[in-house]
Amino acid sequence: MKLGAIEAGGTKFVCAVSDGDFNVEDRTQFPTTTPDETMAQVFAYFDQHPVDAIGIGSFGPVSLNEDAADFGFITNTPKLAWKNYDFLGAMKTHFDIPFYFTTDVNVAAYGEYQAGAGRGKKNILYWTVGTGVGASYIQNGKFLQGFSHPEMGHILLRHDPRDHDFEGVCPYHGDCFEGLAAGPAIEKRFGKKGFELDPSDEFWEIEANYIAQACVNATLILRPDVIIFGGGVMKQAQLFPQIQASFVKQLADYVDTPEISDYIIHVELGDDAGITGALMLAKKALK
Ligand SMILES: Nc1ncnc2c1ncn2[C@@H]1O[C@H](COP(=O)(O)OP(=O)(O)OP(=O)(O)O)[C@@H](O)[C@H]1O
Ligand SMILES: [Zn+2]
Repeated sequence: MKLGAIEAGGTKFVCAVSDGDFNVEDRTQFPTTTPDETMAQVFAYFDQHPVDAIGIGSFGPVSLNEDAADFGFITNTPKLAWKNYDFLGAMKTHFDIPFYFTTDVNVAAYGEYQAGAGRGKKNILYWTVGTGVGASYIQNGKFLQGFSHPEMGHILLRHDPRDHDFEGVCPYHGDCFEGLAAGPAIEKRFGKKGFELDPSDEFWEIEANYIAQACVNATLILRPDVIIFGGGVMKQAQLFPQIQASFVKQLADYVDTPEISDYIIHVELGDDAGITGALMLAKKALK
């Protein structure tokens, strides 16, 4: 059995092939340009490396409502060439095999759930804080989804008093979670990237406050077994104790959670999570 994976990001596509036990046998990546150009490379890759099923994690928003005419489309993306692009349809036209189609965040979360920091847990909340903020909730092996996938990266938070004047950078909401805390928001405040700030800078306390608020809200709504964070900004290891302390203070013992050091944690698979998860979902699509 051969399994295929596509991690379709806003800046690059990664394609990979594994055996039935998810041992990656080949992998390639190329920049995300126009749909025609990029998909031609995807088709060529899987023509050369035939597989029995493909798991796809796409940048979004994507339509995941199986009853809707636009199921499998990239919908309202700021990447205009991809707006309303029928990603799954294009794949189905070219390959007569089963597909599992979901968000890029969901495939990474699934990788962490099965083989990374969420191993052994039933219900995980996964956040990525990078260029944007993405989230995925997996409950008993299934992605939480209603009309479509959740967009918890855009929840509304209270301003930290020390950050009162910052209006945020989300093109839709200004000062939502992503607008306040993702990489570009840090860059807007300081005129330099997050990794150029000193780890002891007071700003990280502010960042931790926002991330902790998101964890409080999510804890109250979802009561996960664990909250897992990945993405470029979360490479700042000092954030974890700061988030944990802020979370404990803000939740104020209102509800029980697992031990805090086991509750708000860093990803384990990192950059491999997406491909791992997509391969596992490809196998699921075969059944
Ligand atoms: N060590 C670091 N500390 C702080 N910020 C960082 C660090 N490394 C990367 N970043 C910031 O994270 C962002 C990139 O995030 P990431 O590496 O997760 O890539 P991405 O795939 O573009 O993000 P997304 O998943 O949102 O599409 C940039 O804004 C960058 O400045
Ligand atoms: Zn927003």
